[in-house]
Amino acid sequence: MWPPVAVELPERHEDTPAPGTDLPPHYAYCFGCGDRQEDGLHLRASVGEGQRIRSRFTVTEAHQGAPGLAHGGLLACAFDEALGTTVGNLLRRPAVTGRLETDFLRPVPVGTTLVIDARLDGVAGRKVYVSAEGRIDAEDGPVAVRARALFVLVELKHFIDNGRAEDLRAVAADPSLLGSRPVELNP
Ligand SMILES: CCCCCCCC/C=C\CCCCCCCC(=O)SCCNC(=O)CCNC(=O)[C@H](O)C(C)(C)COP(=O)(O)OP(=O)(O)OC[C@H]1O[C@@H](n2cnc3c(N)ncnc32)[C@H](O)[C@@H]1OP(=O)(O)O
Repeated sequence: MWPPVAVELPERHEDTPAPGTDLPPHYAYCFGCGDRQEDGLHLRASVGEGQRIRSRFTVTEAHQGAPGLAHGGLLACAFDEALGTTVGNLLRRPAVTGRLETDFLRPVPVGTTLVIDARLDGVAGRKVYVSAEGRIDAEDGPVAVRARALFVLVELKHFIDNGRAEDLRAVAADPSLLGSRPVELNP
């Protein structure tokens, strides 16, 4: 059963941009979306209709597991990012991945662009349920990967208490590293 518990489906946050709007990377050094990670996934997300966020991820030579094929762990990473950005942008609250499950249905060759459609399935207290499917090269292409996840809402303190001090200092000195997120990080 999914979600596995009774949930509510909140309206998307009033600050969520209009459908079709491209979303900025949430952190410049994020392996999933950051511009400053040369071999990162460089996932790009945009707001969909209702409770949906669409992301795109192009598999490069740096992402291989077998010759010419994407590594499954990196595909899971792409879904972690796509699902996390769905939670973050629709609820506008910080959350971390508690559980992530993936079904790999087809191999994903280097050069493929995975079109990942993620949706918020519901919220139960601090638990947020999301799911996604990734299609090969087009929004109606064959499904290659399905994923679903539990994210847990946390306070900003989670990142301040657990993050490495030098990285937190870098963000405090240059808040633009955090995309458009208006946070005060001054431990
Ligand atoms: C101002 C904000 C504006 C926002 C703007 C938006 C912009 C875009 C935003 C953002 C994009 C972000 C994209 C990021 C994508 C990548 C995300 C990652 O990769 S995150 C890194 C990997 N994950 C971790 O490092 C977590 C490590 N784990 C923990 O820190 C803790 O275990 C934590 C916080 C998950 C839970 O710990 P506890 O002590 O706070 O809470 P407890 O009570 O244990 O759990 C709460 C509930 O969740 C369930 N739960 C927790 N883990 C579970 C699991 N694995 N399976 C099932 N249930 C689980 C528990 O059973 C509990 O449920 P019951 O409330 O009692 O019903």
